[in-house]
Amino acid sequence: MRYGGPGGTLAVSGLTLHVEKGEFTAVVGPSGCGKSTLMKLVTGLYIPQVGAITVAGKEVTEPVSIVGMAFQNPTLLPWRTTLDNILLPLEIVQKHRRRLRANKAEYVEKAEHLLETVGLKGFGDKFPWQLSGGMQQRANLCRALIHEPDLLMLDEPFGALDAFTREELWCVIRDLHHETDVTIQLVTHDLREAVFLADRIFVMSARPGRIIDTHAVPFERPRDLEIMYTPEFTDLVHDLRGQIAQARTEQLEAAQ
Ligand SMILES: Nc1ncnc2c1ncn2[C@@H]1O[C@H](COP(=O)(O)OP(=O)(O)OP(=O)(O)O)[C@@H](O)[C@H]1O
Repeated sequence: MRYGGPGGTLAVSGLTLHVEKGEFTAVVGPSGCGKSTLMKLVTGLYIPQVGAITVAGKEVTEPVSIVGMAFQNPTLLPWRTTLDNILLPLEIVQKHRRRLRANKAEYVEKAEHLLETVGLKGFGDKFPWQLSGGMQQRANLCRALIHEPDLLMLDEPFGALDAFTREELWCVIRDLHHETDVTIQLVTHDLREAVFLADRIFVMSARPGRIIDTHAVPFERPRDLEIMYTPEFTDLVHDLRGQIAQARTEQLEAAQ
């Protein structure tokens, strides 16, 4: 995938990965290696010049409707209440639009249930500017989930949060994955987050990004936050850190 025409930035090249239905995978790699590009390719926001992406057996040629997305910047619309922001994807995705019109109460109830799940019970009628950054992130997550996506793409969704809120939301995502058969792909710079949440972790090279290693995470589910204080957990985080540091060094050396 190259941005900006033939002379533009080659973001990812020779990037191949396969994810099973229901799997929770994470993607880590040096800054600027093409992680977000990968997410945009999978969701159909960009179409690659070379190669193909298949989601649920279908080649991606346009934005994929079975996907829920949550990115680092919540971008909630300031003139809509939190509840109306959460309902927004239903107004956009064709197959839900009619159902929403016919049975709004059912969807409102669902949105309120999601708000409760993420600890925002009673905040549906607040506007985004009346919520803290962490609360906006939680609402953002509800918006990604309202249409019950089969595939949830999370691009640094907890990046801007304090450590405690982040851990709380890790548990929300962990439980969501446990209770449903949603496939989740997470892009993160936080290696502990990747190891705590994922079944498999893909490590990307520096730009143009490709997969240089895949780690199976050996810890049983359901996982408790305490697992982060075990030597096995630390070892895996350490290995990942080493690989990313090396990819960064190689990139710096190549640039000299
Ligand atoms: N819309 C765009 N137009 C031009 N270049 C872009 C565009 N989006 C990304 N790039 C470039 O493509 C490369 C990969 O960007 P991308 O955002 O995918 O990386 P990333 O691994 O997600 O970065 P980070 O870890 O810093 O968030 C970067 O060099 C970036 O500058």
